[in-house]
Amino acid sequence: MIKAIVTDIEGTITRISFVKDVLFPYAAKHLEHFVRTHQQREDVSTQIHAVREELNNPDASIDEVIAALLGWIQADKKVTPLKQLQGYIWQSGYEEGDFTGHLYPDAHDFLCTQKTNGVALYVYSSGSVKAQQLLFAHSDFGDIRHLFNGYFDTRVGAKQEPQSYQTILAQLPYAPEQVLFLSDVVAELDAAQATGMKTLQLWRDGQPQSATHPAIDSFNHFEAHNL
Ligand SMILES: CSCCC(=O)C(=O)COP(=O)(O)O
Ligand SMILES: [Mg+2]
Repeated sequence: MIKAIVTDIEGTITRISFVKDVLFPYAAKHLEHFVRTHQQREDVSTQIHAVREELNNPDASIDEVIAALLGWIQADKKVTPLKQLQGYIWQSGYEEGDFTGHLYPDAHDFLCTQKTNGVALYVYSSGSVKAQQLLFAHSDFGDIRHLFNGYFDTRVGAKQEPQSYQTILAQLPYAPEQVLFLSDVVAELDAAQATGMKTLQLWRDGQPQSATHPAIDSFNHFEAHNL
């Protein structure tokens, strides 16, 4: 019996191209100005400090910090200070109406149905908790933050590490087998499965497929008894 669902965002409930072709380019375009303008802000300076730690260079100049961040966006590195800064930058894009948070309609229907059925909903994404909440506050379906019971990001660890899912489970009032993890990425599903969580892979938009986890191409085909 599934009592809680932990869902990935990109490639699972949100189209990959929204993240790669809208959010990442927006962050790349605005990052330098944002970091230079706000580098004294406490939350921003904390992340700049964390970038210097990642670089093993406490003396890295602000130019070097910006270059590293832009390189990480280009390479889609899930480095925590980059993901935190992206959340700050995307805020103005959402608030100024430059874009809304993409959600597949079947994902929206599914989340609403599960919520109505009493299943607790959580999010685990490489995007920061702030970025997750922005996407859901400004989604294609309006503000849907009320659907979710909690949010996790890379501060609990990388998504391909079983320990990250142990950390999440330790914060939930459910046994591992009562929790279903949703993702498009097999390595993430493997890590969740190693903790005893149930898994379901989403095959979206012709993404590469493998049959190592139960899989569906739309939540319209979700059947809990097949898990
Ligand atoms: C919160 S939307 C931005 C998603 C993001 O930044 C990202 O890197 C995608 O990660 P996910 O773990 O959702 O695949
Ligand atoms: Mg994903």
